[in-house]
Amino acid sequence: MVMKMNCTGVVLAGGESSRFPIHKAFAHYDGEYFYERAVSCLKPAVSSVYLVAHPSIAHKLSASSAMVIQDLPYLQGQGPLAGILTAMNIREGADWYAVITCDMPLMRTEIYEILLTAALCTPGIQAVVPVVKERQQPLAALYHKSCKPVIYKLLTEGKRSMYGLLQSVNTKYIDELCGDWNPHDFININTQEDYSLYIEKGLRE
Ligand SMILES: Nc1nc2c(ncn2[C@@H]2O[C@H](COP(=O)(O)OP(=O)(O)OP(=O)(O)O)[C@@H](O)[C@H]2O)c(=O)[nH]1
Repeated sequence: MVMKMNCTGVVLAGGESSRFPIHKAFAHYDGEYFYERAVSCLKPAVSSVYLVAHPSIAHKLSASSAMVIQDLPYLQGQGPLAGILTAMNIREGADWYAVITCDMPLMRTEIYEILLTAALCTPGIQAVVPVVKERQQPLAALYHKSCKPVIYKLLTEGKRSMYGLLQSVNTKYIDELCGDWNPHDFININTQEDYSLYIEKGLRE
């Protein structure tokens, strides 16, 4: 286990889940809700965990080891960047924010420990992002507090893409040759079909 940095965990749990029959935060894996798994994944690697969601979802979330917060009113409905900016505003004292999407139920704490070590060893870096099969994973990544004004500017300009943020800050990418992970750690459940394939049938990529 790496030394704990001043890092706050951010579980993004407040999207629309329009491609899934129920809200994805409340899908199950191994007897737990997806959002509970996300909290458990981050908790050992960070100082505190915030569950961030639209108010319509936030009041249904409850976790003993995380604080539930609502997307700030002026950010509601603007996607993952809005959730991250909300956490950065409410928990201002952190140097780093470890972000996890609630729809990657196989994600592991060790991956965040690798990302935190990379952040510690790379002065001046603003984001640390894993790459899996040549695909960047901005929703399982670290963001430095200096990203806050950049996210604010992007959202003010109507730019909601996570990839836009990666291009706008000093981002370190880590691929599977350097990080100890497999594609199945990053399995992302968006549809009932994904859930049937990867969760019910237990298929690995
Ligand atoms: N707090 C917060 N989280 C969000 C918001 N939009 C998306 N998320 C979360 O960000 C992660 C990625 O979301 P997506 O899968 O791209 O979008 P989604 O709305 O959950 O699902 P779709 O409607 O099917 O695209 C998920 O964990 C969402 O819960 C938002 O506006 N606020």
